[in-house]
Order: sequence, then C-alpha cells, then structure tokens
Amino acid sequence: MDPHRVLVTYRLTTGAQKRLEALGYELDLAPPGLSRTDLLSRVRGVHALMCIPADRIDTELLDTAGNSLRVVSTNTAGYDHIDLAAARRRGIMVGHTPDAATDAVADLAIALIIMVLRRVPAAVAMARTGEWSPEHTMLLGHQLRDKTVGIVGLGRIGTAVMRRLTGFGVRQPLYSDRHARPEIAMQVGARFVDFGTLVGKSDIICICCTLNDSTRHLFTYDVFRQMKSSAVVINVARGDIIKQDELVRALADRVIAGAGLDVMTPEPLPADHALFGFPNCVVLPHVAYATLEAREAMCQRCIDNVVAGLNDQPLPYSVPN
Ligand SMILES: O=CC(=O)O
Repeated sequence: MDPHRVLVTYRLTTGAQKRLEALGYELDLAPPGLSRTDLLSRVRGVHALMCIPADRIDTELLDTAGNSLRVVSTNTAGYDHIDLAAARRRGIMVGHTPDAATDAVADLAIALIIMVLRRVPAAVAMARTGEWSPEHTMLLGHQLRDKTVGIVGLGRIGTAVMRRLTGFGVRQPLYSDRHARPEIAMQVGARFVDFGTLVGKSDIICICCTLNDSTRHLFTYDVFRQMKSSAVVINVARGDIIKQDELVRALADRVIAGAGLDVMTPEPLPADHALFGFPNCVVLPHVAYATLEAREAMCQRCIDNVVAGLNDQPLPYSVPN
C-alpha cells in the first residue's frame, strides 16, 4: 500500500519533525506562509492535513482535498478556522492541541495586564531615549492588589489566569461563561456573574473564551461604555471577539483606560492601523503560545492526532462535538 500523504503547513519543532519523518508517511513540509492558491494545490489527495489558523479549512478546501482526506489536525487549541460541520459531513476527523499552551497563554495574559496597568511600553521607550528624571510622578500606573478581575470564559486558560492572579491580592475574581462552572470556580475562588455584571464591575477584563457564534463581536462600543472608565481589556483569545473598530473608538473617546491584545483582526495587523497609535494599547503579534515548551507539546499532539486518525483510531485530542 502507498504511504499516507501528510501535508504540514507550518514549521514543526526539530523533535516533532524527526518523529513525523520516522513514521513513514509521504510528507509535504510546506514553507510557512502558504498562499491560499498554494494550499489548495498542495492539499489535493492528502490523507492528513496539519494546519494553523491562517489556513481556512472550508468546503472549498475539503472538496479540493478530495475523498482521501481523513484527518485535519490543527496545531492550535482554537479551531474557529475549521468548518466543523463540513468536515463532519465528509467523515473527516478534526483534532486540535488543547492544554498544550495553557500555561504559556496564561503567563502572557498576566504580562499583558501588567504591561497595560504599568505602562511598560512607554517606560521602555522612555528608558531608551534617556529622557527621564528621577522625579516621583513619572509614568504612574496601577497595581493589581484589590482590583476586580473579570474573566470571560472559565476554560483551561481562564482558570490558569485566575490561579496566577491569586498571588497578586486581587479581589474575588468574577467570571462569565455560557453556564456556571462551580467545581473549577471553587478551586480558584471565582464568582459566576452574568456578562453585564462582569463588564460593569471589573477593573480588568480578560477575554479567554473560544470564538463562536455567541462570542463573535461580543465586545462592542456599547459594552465598552458599560465598563468603568478606568478599566482595561485584555484579549488572548481571538480578535473577532472584539468589534475592533469599536475598540478603536472607545480608546479614542477614552471610554476605557487601555487594552492589551495578543490577537486581532486581521493578523498581522497592518502597521498603520489605528490601534498602534494609542500609548495605552499594547499589541503583540499573537505570541501567547510561543514558548519552546508549549510549541513542542502542540506539535507532538498534532502528530498524535494524525497517527491515531490514519490508524482509524479515535483522535486523542479531538475537537469537542
Ligand atoms: O491561538 C492559539 C491557539 O489557539 O492555540
């Protein structure tokens, strides 16, 4: 029997690549940054596709891949770039890499909170120019103690963010979600509230939920207006959870005090985008998952899914039904 064909659209870690090469598949290790046209041409006839969010996995792609395709394995926890219903209709298994980057993302969420509250980018810029004096009113920010943090989405990442926050002396954290999660909430001492309450009461709102029809554009100008004017919003989930133009307006109108974004729309964000013009808005290039440890775990899980799927086994990290 011919070997299974596997297309990989991103750069694997050295360890993961060696493992994949040893599995005897016919590999197409595509150069990163594959155009849609190249993706469509390379996906034809493959049995497994290892992909990232830049690759839109829709009907067109699945049709182009054809009947051979058995597994789509995304190297991410999020899978909003995959048309799950279309994959299901074709009997294609879909896997992701949950929990591999939880610690990395939670660490970066804390970093973003502190960067915004303590005006770290402005401080770094000031140190570089040497234009600072030892007076005591320079770049005053806010500390975390006694602040109310609201987490939108108490999944793995939201919980990991809350665990980290307890050491900072924050007030009892709030969370909103599709439903209460009493067991997890008890572990981290969080209180379930409706979204409106969370928005109105929080000093720091950290978006950790998945992107789906109910969370797309959840944060509008109207929602920003319900926040305290001293509040900041952090997004380590997906850009489309915020109506980005309305965030720009809210920052311009000083409706909120700042934002820290690891995700945005589109990615990369054009260099002349308005969000880069606000000193109180920290924008990072979607690097929350970017630690060596997380990356290795993600690549290995992505391969685990392919190996299982091509052996007609259930995927160890299947997307939820
Ligand atoms: O964005 C990264 C992920 O979904 O893992």
